[in-house]
Amino acid sequence: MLILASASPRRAELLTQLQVPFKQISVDLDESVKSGEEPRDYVVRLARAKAEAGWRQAGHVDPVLGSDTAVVCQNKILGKPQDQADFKRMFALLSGAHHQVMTAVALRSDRGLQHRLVLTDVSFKVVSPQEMDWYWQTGEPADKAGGYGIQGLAGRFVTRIQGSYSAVVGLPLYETAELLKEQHLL
Ligand SMILES: Cc1cn([C@H]2C[C@H](O)[C@@H](COP(=O)(O)OP(=O)(O)OP(=O)(O)O)O2)c(=O)[nH]c1=O
Repeated sequence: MLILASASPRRAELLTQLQVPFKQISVDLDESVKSGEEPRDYVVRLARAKAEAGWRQAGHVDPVLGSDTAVVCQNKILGKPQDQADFKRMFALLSGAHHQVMTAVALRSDRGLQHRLVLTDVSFKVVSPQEMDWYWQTGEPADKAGGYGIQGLAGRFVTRIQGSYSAVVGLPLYETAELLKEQHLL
C-alpha cells in the first residue's frame, strides 16, 4: 500500500482526493537550510529526503510519498513561526505584497526517486496589526509555513493566487497524480 511520509493532516486529506488507498507514517528529519541554498533547492531536497526516509523506515517495499512546502518572500524562506513576534515579522513581509509558495512532492519506490516542484504566486491584502493579533490568537498560524493557512481563516487575506491551490495547502494534486501514474500506482 502507498505510504504518505508526513505528519500533516492536511496532506493526508488532500491525498484522499486522489482515491488511492494509503497509510501515513511520520519521519524525523533535520529541516535546517544549508548556507547559500536556494529556496527551490531546499524544498526539493526535503521532499526527496522525506520520501527516502519513509522508504527506508518502512522496509524498502511500499512506495512512499514525501512533500515539503516553503513560503518565500524576497528570496527568504519563512518557516513556521517560533512565537507571536516572529509571526508578526513574517506578516509584515506578506501584508500588501506578493510572495511565492514552493511545494515539492517526491515519490520513492523500487523504480527510483522522482519529484515535481510547483511554484504558486500568492497576493495578500494589507493586514492591520489588529488583524495580525487576532489571527495569531486563533492558533491557526503556529504549525504552518509562512504562518498562515489559505484553506482556513487566512483565506480572507488572499486577494489573488496564480498556480496550484492544493500545492499551497501542502500537496500538489495534479503533479502527485502524474508521479503516481508514471509508476503505475494510479
Ligand atoms: C502556506 C500554507 C502552508 N500550510 C501548511 C502545509 C504544511 O503542512 C505546512 C508546511 O510545513 P512542512 O514542513 O512542509 O510540513 P509539515 O511539517 O506540516 O508536515 P510533514 O513534514 O510531516 O509532511 O504548512 C497550510 O496548511 N496552508 C497554507 O496556506
